[in-house]
Amino acid sequence: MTATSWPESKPTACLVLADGTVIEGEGLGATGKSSGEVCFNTAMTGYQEILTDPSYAGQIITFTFPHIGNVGTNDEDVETVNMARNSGVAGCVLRAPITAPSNWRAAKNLDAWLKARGIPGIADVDTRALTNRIREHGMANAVIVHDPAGNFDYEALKAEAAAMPAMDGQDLVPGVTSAQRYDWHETSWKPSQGYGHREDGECHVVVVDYGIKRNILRLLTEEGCKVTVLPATATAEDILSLNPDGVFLSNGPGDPAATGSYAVPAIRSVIDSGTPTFGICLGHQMMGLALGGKTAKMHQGHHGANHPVKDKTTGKVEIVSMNHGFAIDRDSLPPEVEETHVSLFDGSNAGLRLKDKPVFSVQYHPEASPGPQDSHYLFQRFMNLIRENLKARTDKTPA
Ligand SMILES: NC(=O)CC[C@H](N)C(=O)O
Repeated sequence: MTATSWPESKPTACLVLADGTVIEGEGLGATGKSSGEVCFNTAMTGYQEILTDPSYAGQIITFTFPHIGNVGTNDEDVETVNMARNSGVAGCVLRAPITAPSNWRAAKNLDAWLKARGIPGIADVDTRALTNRIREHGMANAVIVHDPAGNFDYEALKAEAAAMPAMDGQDLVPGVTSAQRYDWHETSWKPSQGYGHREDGECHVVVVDYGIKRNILRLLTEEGCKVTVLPATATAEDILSLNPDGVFLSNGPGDPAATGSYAVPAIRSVIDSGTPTFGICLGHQMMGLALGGKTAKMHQGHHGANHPVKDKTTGKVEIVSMNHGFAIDRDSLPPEVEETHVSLFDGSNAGLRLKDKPVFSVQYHPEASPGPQDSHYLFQRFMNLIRENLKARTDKTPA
């Protein structure tokens, strides 16, 4: 796609915020209208993985990094399990128009890729000003329209944006979870080999899919787990009847408290069963709810690949990938829960564990994709819990 010389030309896209702010720019990706909560992501790499992360369902992503599209897209850096399915991302906002890709892995221009997945976008936006606005006033609901003819009814769009429901209270998991149970066999990507494959494992882990990313499944398999994935509506009985050695609770979109009506009772019973359990992001938040804690909407949220987090159990600082708009209120957690990780940006809770059970979770994304790999150790921590638990079970079995 060649860049048009906006602002001399007529705008072909607009972003209309709930407070009536109108931002005009150059349309890209799919044509048409979409709506969502506008957040900003500060990652400098990995836009394709971000745009395919189902945790972003119902959100319009503003990229603060200006060079989006420069390495094109490919068929490998997709995080949705169903590769062809849009993750639910409602749109994207870019500083600069998309230029021709320059990368040996590029298979398709980002503009064409967005079009094929039905995601509209807008470029030539002052993303720094928009980010400052979100930092001051919080994440706003907005309508995004891409119309090559540039016909926008701003009054109608303002009314539509103002009438949108808030992200609080929305259960968006049904739109992204898998419809049925499946097994997972893909392992991590290695240079000149691509993704690997594993048939069997040292232990069996049941994953509950609230909108899982492929790289979580790959890292579990890579560590030696045989992985079975269940839909989000799986009951504790569905999960425990598979006799898992470990249970994993995935990331996902929307408000954890709204999703909690069906997921939290299941998680509570899994915890009570004593099965080693690990949760990430939405899984972490719902783990907190199952343990009696509370979650709350954040002002601007955390979305990026450069967030410092401290592991309080080791004193080490890791640089992590983050993507959340809700957080656990640490003061609401009961005494049997220990806070294990904390965000060094704003001091919010970033991890927990149960003192008397093999159960832990983190608010961030240790699988990265995109982002630094500092936190991969958490997958080994999970494996160690599983191994210790299996050993304790064998030791107790009479000879
Ligand atoms: N990445 C996630 O799992 C996000 C969790 C939740 N939807 C939030 O925004 O806080």
